[in-house]
Amino acid sequence: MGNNTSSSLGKSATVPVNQIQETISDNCVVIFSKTSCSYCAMAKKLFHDINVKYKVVELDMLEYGSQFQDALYKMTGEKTVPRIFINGTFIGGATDTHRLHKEGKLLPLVHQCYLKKSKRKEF
Ligand SMILES: N[C@@H](CCC(=O)N[C@@H](CS)C(=O)NCC(=O)O)C(=O)O
Ligand code: FES
Repeated sequence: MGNNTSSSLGKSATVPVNQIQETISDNCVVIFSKTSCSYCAMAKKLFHDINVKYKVVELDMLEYGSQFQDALYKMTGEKTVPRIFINGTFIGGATDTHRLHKEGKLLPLVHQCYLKKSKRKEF
């Protein structure tokens, strides 16, 4: 597919962006987190409490964590953690996720993803 340069993504961001894309398409719920961050802990606890499995990427444990964080910034418009993706789509940080849950919108997003995966028989 020709060259993959886009005006908003510098070359150094391409590898982490690809890895992020791969992770969010392989897992229904992905939390980009830091081990030291209590907002991140809150987000993990929420998914734990509603019995939803999630994949965590701890950016402070990754050699290229800051490049990942830059890539997430380019993809989501914010550099903060947590950055949470459901069904391949960015849904927000910890506060946004709690709000979605309160509004009853979080589980339907997760279930949509399970359904999609079960149809593909990959689940
Ligand atoms: N309202 C945001 C707050 C997120 C936030 O402020 N995160 C801080 C740490 S608690 C942050 O990411 N700071 C920059 C950094 O750690 O690189 C959310 O709920 O996700
Ligand atoms: S709560 Fe302070 S680092 Fe996230």
